[in-house]
Amino acid sequence: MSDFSFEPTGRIFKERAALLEEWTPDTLVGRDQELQQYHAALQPVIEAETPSNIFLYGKSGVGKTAATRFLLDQLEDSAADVDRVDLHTVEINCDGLNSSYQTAVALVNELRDPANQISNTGYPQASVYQFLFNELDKLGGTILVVLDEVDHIEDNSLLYKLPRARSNGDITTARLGVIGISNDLSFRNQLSSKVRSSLCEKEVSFSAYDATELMKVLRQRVSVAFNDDVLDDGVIEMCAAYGAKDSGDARQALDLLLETGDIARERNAEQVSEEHVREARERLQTDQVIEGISNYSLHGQLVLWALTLLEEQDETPARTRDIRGPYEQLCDREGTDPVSDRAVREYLAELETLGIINSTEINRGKGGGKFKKHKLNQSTSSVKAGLKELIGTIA
Ligand SMILES: Nc1ncnc2c1ncn2[C@@H]1O[C@H](COP(=O)(O)OP(=O)(O)OP(=O)(O)O)[C@@H](O)[C@H]1O
Repeated sequence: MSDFSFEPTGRIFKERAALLEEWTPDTLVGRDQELQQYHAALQPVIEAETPSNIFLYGKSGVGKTAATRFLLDQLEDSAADVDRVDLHTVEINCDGLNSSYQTAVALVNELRDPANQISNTGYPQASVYQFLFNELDKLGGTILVVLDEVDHIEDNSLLYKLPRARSNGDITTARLGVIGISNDLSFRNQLSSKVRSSLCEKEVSFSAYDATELMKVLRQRVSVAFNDDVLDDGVIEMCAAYGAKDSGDARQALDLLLETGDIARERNAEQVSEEHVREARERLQTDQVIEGISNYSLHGQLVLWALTLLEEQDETPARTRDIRGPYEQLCDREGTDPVSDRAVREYLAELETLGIINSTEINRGKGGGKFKKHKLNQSTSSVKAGLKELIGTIA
């Protein structure tokens, strides 16, 4: 048998899928306060009253979508037993739907059967809204429309029209409630006051998870995902502590636990240890750095590449003016004009904030002046992995 043949080991994981994004837990732990408020905001639905429009906000990965799915499932189950309530839910993610127009088209198509879909262009906006109101009225009963990542809609028109559709007489039979979900904390404040007052009738703010809450989230998954007793003491605590410190994001904490298990399996370990958590964290951080660099602006990348070249020649820490030369040469090869010294300094400051480089201020006192010296704060190999596409285009 070659060294690279595959054999199932059953080691470490019982059901690895329980740590993946798409796995939905039956109950939601660690969100008691948020669930209580959200539940209260949905109560009018089961009373057969007009639903409130609800706005959920909080950082990424704090359970807004999970809480929505969980409570709407509960609500649908309960509504099935109440004769006066005929509940329908429609959920769309607005990522990629940048305008009210596109969102309205997506909603119409969600409500229509596949044979009757409308295209993304060619209709006046008013007609698309009319299609939408007709579909909502046709469906009737109580309809909850969930707009996840609602901040991607760049204009306010639909967010003004939809929550007021009933009071404005645009729909007559259906009782409509809109649930808007946003990661962008400034989005609410940027809405016009007219939109805000109707879209945000009830608001539920989701806070970042603390370590205790993340521990609950992780424990719930561990019992499904891992073989019994395979985790050393302290592994869950450590993942939760890192998760709370880094972002309070459950998705990241779950990713860390998954990577930890993968590393243990790669190493043929019997147990998952704290050392595996440390390694997993390093790996994920490197991945994040690489991704951050690859999404960075062209000149930011060119400045970083220039510093990387100096680092490879052992010429760091380097002053901003020493970076200028290699930066200009790279601009020349890329066929672009270099940006000003000031802009280069701004890129360097940004790269420092992102943790990609390290800058130290040197103060030579009177006459000597103040300046900064820069070096990479990440390995040259991970920085170059992030710059790979750019290096490929001009190598
Ligand atoms: N309280 C929780 N219990 C169990 N799993 C959770 C909990 N909170 C979040 N998760 C899981 O973490 C991941 C991210 O959660 P969710 O999608 O709800 O975040 P979000 O606040 O909507 O942020 P985003 O907009 O980035 O998706 C999902 O896989 C979800 O199942």
